[in-house]
Amino acid sequence: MLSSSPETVQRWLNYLPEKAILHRGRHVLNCNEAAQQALADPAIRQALSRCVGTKRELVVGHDKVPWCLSTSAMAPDNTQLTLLFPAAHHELQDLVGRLPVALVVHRWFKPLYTNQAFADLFQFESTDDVLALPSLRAVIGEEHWPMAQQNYQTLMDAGKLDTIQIEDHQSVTGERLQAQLVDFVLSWDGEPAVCTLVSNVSRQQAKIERYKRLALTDSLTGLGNRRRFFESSSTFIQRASSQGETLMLLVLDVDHFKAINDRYGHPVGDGVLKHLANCLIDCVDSEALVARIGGEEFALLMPAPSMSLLQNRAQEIKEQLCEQPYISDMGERIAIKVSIGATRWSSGDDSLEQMYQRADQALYQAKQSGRDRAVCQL
Ligand SMILES: Nc1nc2c(ncn2[C@@H]2O[C@H](COP(=O)(O)OP(=O)(O)OP(=O)(O)O)[C@@H](O)[C@H]2O)c(=O)[nH]1
Repeated sequence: MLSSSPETVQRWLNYLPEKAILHRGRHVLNCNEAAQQALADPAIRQALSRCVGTKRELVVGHDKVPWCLSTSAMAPDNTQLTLLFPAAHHELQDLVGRLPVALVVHRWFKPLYTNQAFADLFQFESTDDVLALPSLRAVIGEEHWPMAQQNYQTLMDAGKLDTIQIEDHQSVTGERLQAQLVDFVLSWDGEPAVCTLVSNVSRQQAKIERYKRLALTDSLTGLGNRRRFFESSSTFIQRASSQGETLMLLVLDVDHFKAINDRYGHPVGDGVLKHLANCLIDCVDSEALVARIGGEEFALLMPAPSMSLLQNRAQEIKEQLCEQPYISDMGERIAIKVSIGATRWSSGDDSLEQMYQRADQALYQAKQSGRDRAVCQL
């Protein structure tokens, strides 16, 4: 055949129904009309240089279409004939099986296909163990199961989910991981099925959580900061109102703190603030929300005693704090005096902002009337 004229070779190639290319490595000698467009794709051209001897090569073209390149050597001068077929199902599986992203194809949670990355992520011995599962329910976990069923229905109706989910999951060996899921519908053996891509985002999530914690924490005392106080207090208030409890808010400010800084130095002032934060935690129960909301200003939100006892409770906290002087590293004994403004959550339409305003006014009154006292404003 190779001794035939170029016209004969061309005609012969054009008889072939597949895309057919005669080449030596990257160097193309001839091709049929069907192959001309494929040859414009650099991925396929590059693959030709690997098509030596008799072999099959799977190539994903630049248009993302996978092709199977089947090459045979033509005696006597080792010219290669490569035929391009649309990649068959099992070849696609082979390609996908080697992808680093974990995926599982399932129909109503019965796994139909998965890859090694999925088996590895959830610590199955092999992909066969995943495929042997009657349902992915055990992998999904009971807490996500109702939402997973709902999402499946949405996927079947709409073809895609508009949300990307990040969920807490467990591997078969019990290891926890944060998984990001992307679902879409594909046709599998002629019937719709769902393909779920799973990425392990545990490390990224841990980082985000750490940054969030840092953004909401006062670095000096380790208490929540002002933002944390206002963010957490809304859930605190909702919980209290749904349980029929009532709440009290205390805003507390150290008296003449500037004088402490001026006399003992800023690091000792810092020590006083840390000491005060610890004392505050000790004198309220674990349910209370305690935060440093400004330089030497703290806020406490907690279940309230009856109206008549509010003043007593605020006074009691003030006295407990003042009973515990701060001893500096140099052994200096520093007495701490504080002023407190207190208020109570009055009714369903009261808000944290209004409460804060009342407590702040009460604190102002405490400062104005001589400091070292607790004033309540209802
Ligand atoms: N050591 C230390 N000092 C701080 C910190 N944040 C704010 N301060 C100081 O706290 C002091 C607050 O001073 P003022 O607002 O005059 O209040 P005060 O001296 O406590 O007076 P009254 O509140 O009126 O009793 C200032 O000197 C600030 O520099 C901090 O993180 N560490």
